[in-house]
Amino acid sequence: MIQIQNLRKRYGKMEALKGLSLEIDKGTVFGFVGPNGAGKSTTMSILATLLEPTSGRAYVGGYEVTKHPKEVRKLIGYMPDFFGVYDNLTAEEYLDFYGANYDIPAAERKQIIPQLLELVNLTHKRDAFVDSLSRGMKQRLGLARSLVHNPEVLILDEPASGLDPRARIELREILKELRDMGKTIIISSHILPELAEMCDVIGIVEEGNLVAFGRVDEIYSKMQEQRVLRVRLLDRVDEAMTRLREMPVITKVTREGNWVVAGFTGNDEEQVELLRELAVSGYPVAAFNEAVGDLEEIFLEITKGVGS
Ligand SMILES: Nc1ncnc2c1ncn2[C@@H]1O[C@H](COP(=O)(O)OP(=O)(O)OP(=O)(O)O)[C@@H](O)[C@H]1O
Repeated sequence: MIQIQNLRKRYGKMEALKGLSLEIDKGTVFGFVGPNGAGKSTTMSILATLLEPTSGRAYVGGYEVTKHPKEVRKLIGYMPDFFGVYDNLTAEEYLDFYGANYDIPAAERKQIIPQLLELVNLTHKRDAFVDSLSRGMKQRLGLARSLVHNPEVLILDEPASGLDPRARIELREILKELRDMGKTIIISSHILPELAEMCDVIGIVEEGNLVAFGRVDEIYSKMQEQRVLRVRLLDRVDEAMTRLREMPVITKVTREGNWVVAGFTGNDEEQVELLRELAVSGYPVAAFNEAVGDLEEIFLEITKGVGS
């Protein structure tokens, strides 16, 4: 549904995108994650036809964004990270205004708008002024706005930022419904766990480069690859370190007092085998445990030193 090929964007001397490439299949919820300034908004604005890339190409539904912006705009609904609201309008009038902007006939708008308000749980706020809505409600209204022309693709720039946990859960539920409707969704955040729970596929961007890409479960198994084992020995610590270094499932081995800390690439069975081996060889193992990094740690690990 979306192809990005070697996309570059310069702002003066500053290169915000340095040859970004990725593909997103139809019906996927894609999480675009990276620290502030990584280039997420720049990429999304290019996809939304609001910004021209310096070089490279981006396609939405087969249409190149700079050559066929009109077709692309029909296909996408875009919610920027900051969007102006028309405070003297009610929620219903606000959506009606945007519907009219898309040349949707009044009779059709009358039908669609209640459905959209229902979808984003704002039916009860239909006649409320936009400025009286909470941040989470405004965010949901913005989401409804991006849906007025029933686009196939949704591009949501940091939709969960500033939302409390309850509002985030509501947003997640709405995204699930949209996914069930077959929409392709791109959603950005600088908080990885927040995206992991909403997305099928994640791309991590850092300083204009894609540094990781894959299904959430693949990212989790990458996390498994980065297991760290900690073994406390009563003595023969150096010998045990030498023995561990010989094992193919062990990467780096370091010592912290009587603890040996070892990078481990094996699975659970291999971990059992490793412990058995140490015990059978007579090493006095007093404690054995595993430190598994959470997604946030992996994110920091993956993006560490990139671009520097
Ligand atoms: N209009 C602009 N003029 C100059 N530099 C810009 C402009 N827009 C963005 N940048 C710079 O480009 C880089 C990428 O910005 P971008 O907004 O795409 O990042 P982001 O990943 O979306 O970050 P954030 O989460 O803070 O929105 C940043 O260094 C930013 O300062």
